Amino acid sequence: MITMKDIIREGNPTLRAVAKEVSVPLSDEDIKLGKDMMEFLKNSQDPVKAEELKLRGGVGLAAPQLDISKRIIAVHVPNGDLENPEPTLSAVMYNPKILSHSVQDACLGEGEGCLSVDREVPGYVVRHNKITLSYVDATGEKQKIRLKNYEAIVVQHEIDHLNGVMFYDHINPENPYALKDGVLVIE
Ligand SMILES: CC(C)(C)[C@H](NC(=O)Nc1cc(F)cc(F)c1)C(=O)N(CC(=O)NO)CC1CCCC1
Ligand SMILES: [Zn+2]
Repeated sequence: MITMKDIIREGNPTLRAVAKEVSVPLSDEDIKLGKDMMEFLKNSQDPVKAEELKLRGGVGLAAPQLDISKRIIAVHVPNGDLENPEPTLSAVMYNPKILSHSVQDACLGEGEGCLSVDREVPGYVVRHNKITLSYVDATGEKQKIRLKNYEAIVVQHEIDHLNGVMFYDHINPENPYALKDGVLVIE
């Protein structure tokens, strides 16, 4: 079972490497890894398990954060409405690829953090508001989906990890809260 000790932190060169595509059909090893990554996210969002295992509440995780330089991500985005247990997006994605994106950009009003970054880095992280994404799912099927707003941001954050990009690489060093006209701020 994955816990925080398995997550590498900034300074580990694997976070700056470009991860390798996984072969399809998926190996049992890659299928198990995807399951373990999803289990970590679910555990991290379970108040009892998160407390027991001392987990930071996570919405996404990329294999390089486990020191495994493979193009695998897991995302588990809870529904904003806590009454509704259905997550808005829950998937393990193999070889995810952004096929196209909106002209419209967006950022989280709160900025971003990272499970591999043990410090606050303030500032807007400007990303695409909408993306069209292809990936291979845990059953080996090719999927093509469209995402927008928070779900699109989470997936872009995770795909960045596959390319050795950290969220703060996108922050304007001169003015971390500078925004070009028309960027959607997502609260
Ligand atoms: C770094 C951390 C603050 C833990 C961040 N969580 C988060 O932003 N909020 C959150 C946590 C929950 F459990 C449930 C929920 F709906 C919201 C996160 O998981 N990530 C994932 C990560 O580090 N992946 O590598 C960072 C987010 C910043 C923007 C997108 C992902
Ligand atoms: Zn991260």
